[in-house]
Order: sequence, then C-alpha cells, then structure tokens
Amino acid sequence: MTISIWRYSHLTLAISSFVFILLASVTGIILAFEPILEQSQPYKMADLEEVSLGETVTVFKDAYPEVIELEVDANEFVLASVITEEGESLSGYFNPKTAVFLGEKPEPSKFFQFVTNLHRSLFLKSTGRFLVGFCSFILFLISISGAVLVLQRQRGFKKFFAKIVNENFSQYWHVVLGRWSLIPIIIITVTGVYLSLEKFNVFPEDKTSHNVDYESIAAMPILAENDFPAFQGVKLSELSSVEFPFSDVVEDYYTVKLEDRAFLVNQFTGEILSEVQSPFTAILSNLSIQLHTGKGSIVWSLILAVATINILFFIYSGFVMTFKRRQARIKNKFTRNSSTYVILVGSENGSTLVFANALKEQLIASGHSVFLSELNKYATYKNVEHVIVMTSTYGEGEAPVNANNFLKLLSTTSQQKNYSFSVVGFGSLAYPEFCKFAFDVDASLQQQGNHQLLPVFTINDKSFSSFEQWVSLWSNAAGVTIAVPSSSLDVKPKQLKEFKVVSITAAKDNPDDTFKLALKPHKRLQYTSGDLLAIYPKGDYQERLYSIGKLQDTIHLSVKLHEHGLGSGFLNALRKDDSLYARIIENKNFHFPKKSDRVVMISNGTGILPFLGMLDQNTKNIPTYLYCGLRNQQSFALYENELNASLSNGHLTKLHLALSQEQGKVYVQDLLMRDADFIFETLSLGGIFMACGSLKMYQGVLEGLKTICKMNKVDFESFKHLVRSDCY
Ligand SMILES: Cc1cc2nc3c(=O)[nH]c(=O)nc-3n(C[C@H](O)[C@H](O)[C@H](O)COP(=O)(O)O)c2cc1C
Repeated sequence: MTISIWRYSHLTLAISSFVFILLASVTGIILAFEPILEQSQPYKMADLEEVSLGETVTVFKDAYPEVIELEVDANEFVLASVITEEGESLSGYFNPKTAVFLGEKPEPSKFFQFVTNLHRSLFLKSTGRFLVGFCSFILFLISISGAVLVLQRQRGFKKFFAKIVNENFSQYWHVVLGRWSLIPIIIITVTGVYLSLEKFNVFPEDKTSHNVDYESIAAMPILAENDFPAFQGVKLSELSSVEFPFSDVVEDYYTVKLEDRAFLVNQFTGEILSEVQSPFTAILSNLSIQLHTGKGSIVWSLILAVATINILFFIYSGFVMTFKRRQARIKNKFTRNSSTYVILVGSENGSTLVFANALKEQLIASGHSVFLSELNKYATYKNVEHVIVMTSTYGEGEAPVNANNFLKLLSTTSQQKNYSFSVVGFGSLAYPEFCKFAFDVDASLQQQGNHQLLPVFTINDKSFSSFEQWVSLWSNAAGVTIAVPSSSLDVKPKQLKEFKVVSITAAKDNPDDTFKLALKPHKRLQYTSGDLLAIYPKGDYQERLYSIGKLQDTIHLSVKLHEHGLGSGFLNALRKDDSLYARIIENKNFHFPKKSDRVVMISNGTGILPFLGMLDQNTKNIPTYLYCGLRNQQSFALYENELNASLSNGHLTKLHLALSQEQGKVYVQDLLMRDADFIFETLSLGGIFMACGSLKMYQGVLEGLKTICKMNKVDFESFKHLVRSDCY
C-alpha cells in the first residue's frame, strides 16, 4: 500500500528505536516517582518566597558558632553544614526561619540510582549515553512526524484538537493521547538531548571567574547581616547556595550563588566585592534538569509520568495498527492485461483492502481472471470488461492517500474499450460527507462514457452485512455466482449497550403490518433523531439498522414486519420490559438543521419516524413542511397524535398527506410536483430537504426536484447539497 512520507518516517523511526524507547520509558516512569517521594518528606518549613537571605544568615549565625554552607535544593528544602556549641558538626535539613536541625539527608536510594544509571547510559558508559541521547532525538522526530500526521488527518492547525470519531480503539487513542502528550514528550526529548550533549562537552566551557580588588577591601562601616542590602534583596526561593567566610579576616567573604548569577559579599560591610552572571549554558542545563526529571514539582513529575506511560501505549497501539495494515497486502495471480475483472481500491488504513481481497478470491475461485490494484495505480487494462471500485473517504469527503491522484489519472489514461463499472463506498455516517469520494469516482467514471452497472453502494463502518448485500446485488446484475465468505470479514459487534423496551404495539393490529417500539437505554447515551440503531438479531455480524426518532428522551422506532425479515421479526417478538443489546450509530448527515429558513421533510412508510422526533425537537419553530406518504387513514393513525401535537404547537407548519390507496395512487413525489413553485422557492431560499423511506421514493423525489429545476431553467447540481437522505 502507498503510504505518505510522514507516516513512513513515523513508522520507520518508531520501529528502528522501539527497544531503546521502551527501556527509556519504563525507567523514566519509575524515575518520575523519585521527585514525588522526595517532595513528600516533611522538610519544607516555610514559603521561601517570603524569607530573605539576610534573615536566614542572621538566625544561623546566632544559633551556631560556625556555619559552613547553606543550600536550597529543588524541593525547596534548606540544607546546611554547621558546627554546634558542643563542637559537633551537623549537616542536613534545617528550618530556615529558626535554624533548628530537622534531620539528616538520607543516602540516595540504591534502587533509584540503579534505574537512573540504566536510564542515562544503559550501564554502557559513553556508548550508552550516546545511544540514549540519540534515541531521545529519534523520539523527538517521531513526535514531530506524529504531529504532522495529526495535522493532516484533522486538516489544519485550527482543527488539531477537534473531535475524533472513535472507529477503532488503537487508532483513536493513539491520536487522542498523542495530541495531549505532544508538548510534554517534546520537552522530555529536547531536554534529554541537551543533557546528553552536555555530557559530551559539546557546549563551551564556563571561563568566567570572580575578580576581587583585595587592596580596597574595608572592614568598616560594620553592618549586621540582616541589613546587608545584597542579602535583603535575595529571597531563599532564588538561592542555590551560600558559603560562609571561614574566618573573620576581612579578605574572607560570603559566596552567594543564585540561578542566574553569583556574587561575593564583604562579611563586615555587606558590600558586593564581585558579581558574575551565570553562563547561558548553566541556566539551560538547570532548566533541562528540572524539566526532564520533574525535580521540585509534583505536578510536573506526574505529567511526565503520564506522558511516558503514554509512550508505552503508543508503542503497543502503533504495532497493532501496523500489523493490521500489513495484513492488507496486494498479491495478484493474473496480470493487469490478462484480467477481465479489475478491482481498484482506495484505502488509507487498509480495511477496504481486506474486503477487496475477499471479493477477488471469490471471483477467482469461480473461474474469473481478476487484477487487484490501488486507485492511484490506474493504468490501461487490455481485456477489462468490468471494473469494481472499492474506496473509503477521508478528511472532509476527500480521497484516501492511495487514491488522491485517481481522478487525474482517469482523465489522462485512455482504455482500448469502455468497460462497465460498479462503485462501493466505504465510509462512516459519523462524517457529514458520507462516502463522498466514492460518489466523485462514480460520476467521473460515467463522464468517461463507461456503463454504470449498479448505482454507488455505501457501506457504513465496515459493515459486513451491508457488503454481503452488495455482493448479492452485484452478482445478480453481473450474472456471476459468488458469495463472500464471512470468516475473514465478519467482525462481531463491539461495545453494545443494553436497552429496555418501554412500549411496543402489535403489528397484527395495523393494516400495513407496521409496529412502533419505544426503547430506553440502560445508561445515559448521546443520540438524536436521525441517528441509527444497529441491532444484531443473531448475535453475530449480521446487522440491521433503524432510524431513530427521539421523543421525550426515549428512542422510538417504526418497523414494518416482513415475513422472513431478520430484524423486523426479532423486534416484533420483543415484549414490554424485555432487554436488547444494540448500538447507536451517529448519522451526522441526517440531523435536523440547527439553523435554516425552511425545512421540507419527505417520507414514505416507516420513514416518518425520525421526522416525528425532529419535529418534537423543533422548539425554535423553524418553518417545517412534511410530505408524508402512507397507504391509508389507518396507516396514518399510528402517527396521528404526534403529528397533531406538532401542528398545534407550531413545530410543524404544514402537513401534506399522500395516501396511495385512498387518493388514487398519489405519492409524495406527485405532491412535490403539485407544489412545484413552493418547492423551487424553498430551493432558492437555501432550505433543507430531508428524505427518509424507500430508495424508490428517494429516486422519485430526486427526479421531481430535477424536473422542477429544469422548469425554472436552473441546474439541480447547484442545489444538490441541500438534500439529505436516509433511505433504504
Ligand atoms: C480522519 C478520518 C476522516 C474520515 N472522513 C470520512 C468522510 O469524510 N466521509 C466518510 O464517509 N467517512 C470518513 N471516514 C471513515 C472512513 O472512510 C472509514 O472508516 C473507512 O472504512 C476506512 O477505510 P480504510 O481503512 O480502507 O481507509 C474518515 C475516517 C477518518 C479516520
């Protein structure tokens, strides 16, 4: 399969370094807990922002005859070395406000030392340090290429954090966690590389040193330490360390080190004798240590730990995705010029190719010569009679990566003779442009003068059930006997939710064998009218979809009972309080518009149900007109109450009924023609048309709209985007 350069880089870098990254991540996660454990010790006695150096030096000098050094560590614990009145030397943690000794500094943990060595150098000294630094750099490149892949997938910076449809566990979480961990991982890797380079002395050495003019050092006027301006201006939070003078000779001074500078202070007068700025490399080094290790901050340590745990997940999910894609390889038994059937595939993540391979195998098994290829490899096919295009859609209705050049190739490649073709679109109803690329391919193939054997067939969410339906339609139309084995493709439904039957009417009481069913999800679920309920009557891959009407926070379905209907039979057998397991499929393309000047709803039969829900939701009273096709008054009785309620509260502006058995074969498309002026006015206004019901009715509606446009001398193509459908 063709893959983009970014995906190729992301994958190659990840595969080549995953062992090292795995080791560095596991050790990194353990090390992230070191600062957390340190911080939990009880040695933080004061807010160091509020304690001045002058104050602390004074209390220490008052408390101990000799003070050697004071230090503030990353946890903001104050460490000191002093000699007591009894002549004992004491070093460890002290209270900076009272100079009281709190406890000795514990020996560094052997375990953490071991893990640190493994993390830094894998116990391989310089070679190990180099390898770890190099892998840090590779992980940086992996993060950048990953970020570019997310940008490509989301189509731009603005949508970087936009919602992602959860179609596949590994892919979904790889992207979601990747986005959130990007910044911490970039920080970890950049600082890791910096710290490694530092160990190899890549950065210039600090050659700055203090320069004291000993000739002019004075011992007068004497000031108390607390009054030294140089000490008063320094808060302990800025201090790294202060060395005390070892004697009361005037040439001995205080050496104060802050993060960004160091200075020497006359022990009698408090005058600054010399001051040097810390080199930029030292500041960077300090910052890198803090950012890389999380030292001094529990929150940052936890962020680092979570980001590093995510790296482990990326290794796992990345491998799962790669393995799935590799399963989808193309191998041909017949050449492109010897085959009568050509299957062309457009696939970004390989799942469509799995379906195409299964179809190819079956066609070959039934004695046909088949050539399978990617859409971007479209070429001349000497003996082709029929082309099957199976393609997914990506981005916002765009081609998948291995098909993005197809439309151009199609217009520049001429075949010796025309062929017939069928297009199968693989997509997801969760995207507004459902299977759009498949429709684009279909239109272009027709434009080239090829014969369309079947209209575009769309498959939502890799449904094997739908694919089976298409295979059966196609084999009838093509006069070929095949059946695709389910074993390689039937994916058992996942993440089914429990629903309880709230009410159900009896099909036998209705002249059309139609019944209504109300369901309540066991747990809270997000759904709206127009979404689909997928049920699995046999508990296997076989799926049946029903359009939902949401009324009073309950799922309403209207179902026609078919004699051997798998789904309708199963639902009809349910009784009040029974449970069933199903899932909701978001059908973004068929939601009631949030904003519109006018909405025209067109339904026949049970297709009215989602509209009942949408009318219930139309609290803004958007002018809405319903053209509803049913058999007779009795059929209408099933929905009469809801429709009357909508008419009286203004949610429905006007109802047009087409009762085919009572008004002499009148269908909704006839009513549209009757109201041609109103329909054209609605199109011109940019109003939305929504159709739900049989495909035959939908085709009739489209024909009607085309005729009305023709009557008004405009091209229907420019209004096509106003029509939304959910027909079966
Ligand atoms: C980022 C992204 C964008 C998608 N955009 C669309 C879309 O615009 N229309 C659509 O019908 N399906 C869309 N899909 C769904 C895919 O077309 C669908 O999952 C398909 O089965 C994937 O097949 P493949 O694995 O062969 O590429 C999108 C999927 C992803 C991950």
